[in-house]
Amino acid sequence: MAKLAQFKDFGKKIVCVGRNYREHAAELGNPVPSKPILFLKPTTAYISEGQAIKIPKGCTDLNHEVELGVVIGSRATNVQESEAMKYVGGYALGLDMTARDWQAEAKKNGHPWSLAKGFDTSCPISAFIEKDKIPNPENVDIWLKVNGETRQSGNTKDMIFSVAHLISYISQFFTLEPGDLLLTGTPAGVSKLKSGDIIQAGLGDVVNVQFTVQS
Ligand SMILES: CC(=O)CC(=O)C(=O)O
Ligand SMILES: [Mg+2]
Repeated sequence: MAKLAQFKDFGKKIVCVGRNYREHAAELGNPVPSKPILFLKPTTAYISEGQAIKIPKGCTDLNHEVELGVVIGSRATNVQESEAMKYVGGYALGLDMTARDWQAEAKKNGHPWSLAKGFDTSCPISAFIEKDKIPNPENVDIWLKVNGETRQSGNTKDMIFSVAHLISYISQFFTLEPGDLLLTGTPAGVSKLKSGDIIQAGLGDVVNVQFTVQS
């Protein structure tokens, strides 16, 4: 296993999991999946603290989705679930910013979610979190506030598919590389944002971030 330090500059492909919490699937009227639902964001979606989340032109319903991010530590192809955690290099807090109006339109027409999920600034991310700071990724409080008001408050124990299962499943179809980010899905409480809103989000007391929304 390569040294963790090299992953402080993570920022490779972004693999996202949808509907990994029952209550979030329910709040959007979606069925609970029997296998992971996957989509990708381009690397141009990343922003870090100090950069603003931009409401994409024409979007009328920008939503926040706070998620546990897993940073891949070594190349993973077709790995067994029992071995999968060895491929974790560390963690990050990620926001899967979503143009919900565009996503609804895409869903209605059977189109992909790339625009709704992959626009510039759609992946605000914390600094890299060393792997040993999160000894059990299946039991981490995850929360998000907008202008000081709690909107999302969950725990990763409620994920339908575990981190190990996700890595194993994804790696059957495409290779995960060092520096890739896996966003593991959002708990319930997603809501609409407007220009000027201040988002604060965190993973337990391990990390917290703040981002401003701009039109
Ligand atoms: C309905 C969604 O946007 C799926 C998703 O991204 C999630 O985190 O769940
Ligand atoms: Mg999401």
